[in-house]
Amino acid sequence: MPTYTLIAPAKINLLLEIIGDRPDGFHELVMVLQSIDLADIIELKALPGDQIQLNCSHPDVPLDSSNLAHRAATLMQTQFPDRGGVEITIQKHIPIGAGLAGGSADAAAVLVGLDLMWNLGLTQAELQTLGAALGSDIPFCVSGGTALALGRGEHLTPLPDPHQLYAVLAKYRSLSVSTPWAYKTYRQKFGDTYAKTSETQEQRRRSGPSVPLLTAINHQDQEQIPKYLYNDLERVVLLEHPQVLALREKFQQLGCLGTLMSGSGPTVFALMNSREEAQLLKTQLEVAVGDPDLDLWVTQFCCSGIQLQTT
Ligand SMILES: C[C@@](CO)(OP(=O)(O)O)[C@H](O)COP(=O)(O)OP(=O)(O)OC[C@H]1O[C@@H](n2ccc(N)nc2=O)[C@H](O)[C@@H]1O
Ligand SMILES: Nc1ncnc2c1ncn2[C@@H]1O[C@H](COP(=O)(O)OP(=O)(O)O)[C@@H](O)[C@H]1O
Repeated sequence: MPTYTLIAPAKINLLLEIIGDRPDGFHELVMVLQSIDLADIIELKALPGDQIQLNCSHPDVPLDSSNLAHRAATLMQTQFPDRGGVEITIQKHIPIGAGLAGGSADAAAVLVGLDLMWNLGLTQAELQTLGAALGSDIPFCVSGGTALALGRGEHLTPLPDPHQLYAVLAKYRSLSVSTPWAYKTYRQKFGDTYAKTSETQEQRRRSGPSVPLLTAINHQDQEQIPKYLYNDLERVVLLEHPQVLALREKFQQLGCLGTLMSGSGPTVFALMNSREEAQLLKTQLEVAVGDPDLDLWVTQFCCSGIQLQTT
């Protein structure tokens, strides 16, 4: 029986604007999502019966049915019965609860991998529809690259890839942020500012901070892109976690093209033009903060979602 090994890249949010409430209780969003080359590696092996067995290199990742990769396998078995079981092994490189969609990337890899293993011939759009039932970021993780994401994050339009940019990531190892908490707190604080009707929501989408960012991306203008980074969730997460705000300020002081918190945080990233500059910034931040709890990565923008690893 062959083993399928998949590369599951993390994402950063170049933009996250909260427009209003949705009838399903989620938030109506405008996001610009970008894949980066920090990735989990997912190995799939066929098992007899309908067993789903999960292994993970990181002790804090749940191995039961609360794991998104496990949930993706269950969903595939429900949709395509009698195809068999699967052993899923996750080599975790994406930090957990970091705003980098690690769990979503793992789930997307299981969807793509089981489609291959079971020879189902599903289209990317069909895999994304399955993924949307499990989590808002999963459809993007399937296709990756650079995309505009609307709705609760599942309506995707591919964008030109600003592939020359590098992102230095900074995250305190012991700090994670719960996505439901971030959205709930945002609603409590700013719910009265939400656009209420579909007309006002559309108006806000057309006049908000995504407009200059999308113009810069569509013109492949690498100088302008970092100037228009934007994330509404910073308004709650940076207030709750001043040490994350301090990281963002430090990046700014040291000099970068632009800096932002990704998703619901607490990872903060800074954009640079070359690997050498990014490496230097990483070293400077490490020295300036001097905290062994701080993890840092140099990553590059990448143009793909889930990929089969060829040996
Ligand atoms: C914030 C973002 C930005 O990319 O990513 P992360 O920081 O989690 O990586 C996403 O919006 C997170 O997407 P994802 O992590 O897939 O969230 P889901 O599992 O679908 O939802 C988790 C919870 O977040 C809230 N939620 C999520 C998406 C959305 N459009 N509105 C919401 O209100 C809901 O409370 C939901 O129960
Ligand atoms: N495959 C997985 N990898 C990591 N975390 C997972 C996974 N499946 C479920 N989780 C749970 O989801 C939570 C959020 O994880 P993650 O996807 O890494 O963060 P974020 O939503 O901030 O991008 C974690 O606290 C963890 O308990």
